[in-house]
Amino acid sequence: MFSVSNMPSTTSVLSTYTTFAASAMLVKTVLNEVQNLTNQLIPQQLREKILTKLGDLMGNSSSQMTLVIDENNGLSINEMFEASEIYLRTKISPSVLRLKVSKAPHDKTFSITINKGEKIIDTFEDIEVIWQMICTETQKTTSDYDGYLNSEKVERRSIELSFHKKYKEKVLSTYLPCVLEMSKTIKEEDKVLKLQPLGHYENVNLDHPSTFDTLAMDPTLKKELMDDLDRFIKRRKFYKRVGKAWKRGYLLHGPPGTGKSSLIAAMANYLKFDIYDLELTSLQSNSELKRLLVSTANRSILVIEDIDCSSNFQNREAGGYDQGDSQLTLSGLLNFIDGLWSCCGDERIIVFTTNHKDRLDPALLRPGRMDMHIHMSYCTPSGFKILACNYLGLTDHSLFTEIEKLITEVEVTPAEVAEELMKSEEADVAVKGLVKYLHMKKTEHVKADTEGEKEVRAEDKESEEVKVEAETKGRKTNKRKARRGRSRR
Ligand SMILES: Nc1ncnc2c1ncn2[C@@H]1O[C@H](COP(=O)(O)OP(=O)(O)OP(=O)(O)O)[C@@H](O)[C@H]1O
Ligand SMILES: [Mg+2]
Repeated sequence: MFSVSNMPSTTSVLSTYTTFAASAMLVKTVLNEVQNLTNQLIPQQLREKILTKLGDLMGNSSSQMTLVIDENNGLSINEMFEASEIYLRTKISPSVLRLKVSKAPHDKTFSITINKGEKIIDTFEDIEVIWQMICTETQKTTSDYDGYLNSEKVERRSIELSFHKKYKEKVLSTYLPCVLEMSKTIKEEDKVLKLQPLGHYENVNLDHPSTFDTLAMDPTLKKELMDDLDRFIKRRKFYKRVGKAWKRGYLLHGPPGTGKSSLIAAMANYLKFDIYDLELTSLQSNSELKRLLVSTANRSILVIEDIDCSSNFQNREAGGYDQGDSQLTLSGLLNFIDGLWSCCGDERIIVFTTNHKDRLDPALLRPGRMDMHIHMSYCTPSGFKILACNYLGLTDHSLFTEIEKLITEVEVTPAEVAEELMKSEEADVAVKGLVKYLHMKKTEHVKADTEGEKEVRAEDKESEEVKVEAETKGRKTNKRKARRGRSRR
């Protein structure tokens, strides 16, 4: 586009035009020749590919198409415009420098939208789309009661959505419905959050110092997990090709104090992702859950801790039937994560933690649900070394051999070891304290074992007696049955 500010004289325009027309003819002939030559030399398929690529490189407008979403549709408002505007609020990147802030009289908070001219790039199943807010001012002439003509400026807003034309079908059939659905949920959520300003999850500001370096964990497992995360981040194209949503689920299980929460913080620090800690117990329904889930940002980790303790989940699931959106169900959560949430979000990680894997709903353990099950267990000698280095800066000590031996003999959590090591700033004192603690645990363990054995033996004896009794009863019952059977005959 260009604007004309100075009109040249008619003759100069004519002569410029003649020169221009002659050059255009020449360019056309050369182009025809080049085309003939390429047609002979390059196969058609390759030719098409080259031309598309060249078109892309030169910003060829013919490879791009644009959908225009006007604010008004005749007299009524265009719902698609409203939906796009709401959706775009969640996509504002730090690079957008001009934003529009507004607040209606009855609103509690203000809303932020993109300003005219601003562009937002969004990706959806690996398709890049560009949104742009367009504002045009037109002069509107109206006449008042006295017949005087008044002229006023009218602003017309529209949102343009541009993408490669080969994605037209996909954008119309999947992306736009998704935008509509997302905006609906965000709108509802705004209402809910106004009613319940406490919300149900915390977007934890990540200042947790845990990193993979400070985490005491089986080194092979740690490496495996880090590789898995790296692969996940790199594989945007792969996920698209195989038609999978770009998300990954991890189930962390193990006793309390083995570092499940610390591992989540380490993952977030490693990937520079946000953490959303979802508090399920305060949620009432699937629709509430959906509203919260769509408001989580991309590149985030959604954490649901102690999934086995979410009694409201388990009990309702036990019913075995789907109660729709009015209740909170595990299947509701899983379906939502698999469906809408992943179609509109990118780079999502979901982590469930539990102390009792055996108590989990089988739906969660099914292959493909959680991509990786990670067992966080008691402290190992290598784990101890990491903790000693982390807490005391110690890489070796005369007591290390004894500690390492003790650690293999007793079940001690990294949290317990860490606590002992923190008891003194003097490495020597702390290490000795740990040895004492481990010995104490070992003695307790042996004692518990002996008592346990006694109990088991007593239980065995008892159950033996019960068994004998049951067998006797069984025999008696069988005899009775047999008698009854005989008398019936
Ligand atoms: N594997 C570990 N590596 C380093 N520090 C650990 C580890 N496990 C526990 N800790 C220390 O113990 C504290 C408690 O651990 P954390 O909260 O991560 O355990 P958890 O497995 O999430 O326990 P819970 O099941 O009770 O939630 C941490 O803040 C950390 O200081
Ligand atoms: Mg925890």
